[in-house]
Amino acid sequence: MDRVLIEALAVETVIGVYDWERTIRQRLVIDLEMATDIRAAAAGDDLAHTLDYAAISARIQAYADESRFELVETFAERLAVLLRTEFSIPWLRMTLRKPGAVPEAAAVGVRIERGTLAPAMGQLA
Ligand SMILES: Nc1nc2c(c(=O)[nH]1)N=C([C@H](O)[C@@H](O)CO)CN2
Repeated sequence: MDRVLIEALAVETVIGVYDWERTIRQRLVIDLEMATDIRAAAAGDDLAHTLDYAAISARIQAYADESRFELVETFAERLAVLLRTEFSIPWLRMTLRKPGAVPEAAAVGVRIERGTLAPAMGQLA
């Protein structure tokens, strides 16, 4: 199955469990793989037939601007639901990193996969 990609999208949001984290904005870095069949878009050279990575990136930025979660898990889970609903994404894999949260690590975070490839595969028939 084809994938539309967004890699290393940096956003600023209120995120963290500690008191000091509730008063600042911190950077999260998001990688996103989204299943879709790109052949119709390619055949017609038409953005309307694929997942618009610019529109999706803008939606993620808006979501981060408004979010105030404690856990990266909550940020990721709710974002996955939102994106799948608003953009009709049958399957996605999201990696969300919080650089600097553990100084000894390059980054920490979560990776989730949601949905099924079956509906996207069905588009091939
Ligand atoms: N699995 C998680 N562990 C931790 C999280 C989290 O969101 N998920 N958050 C923190 C703190 O907010 C930390 O990032 C502050 O440096 C600790 N562990």
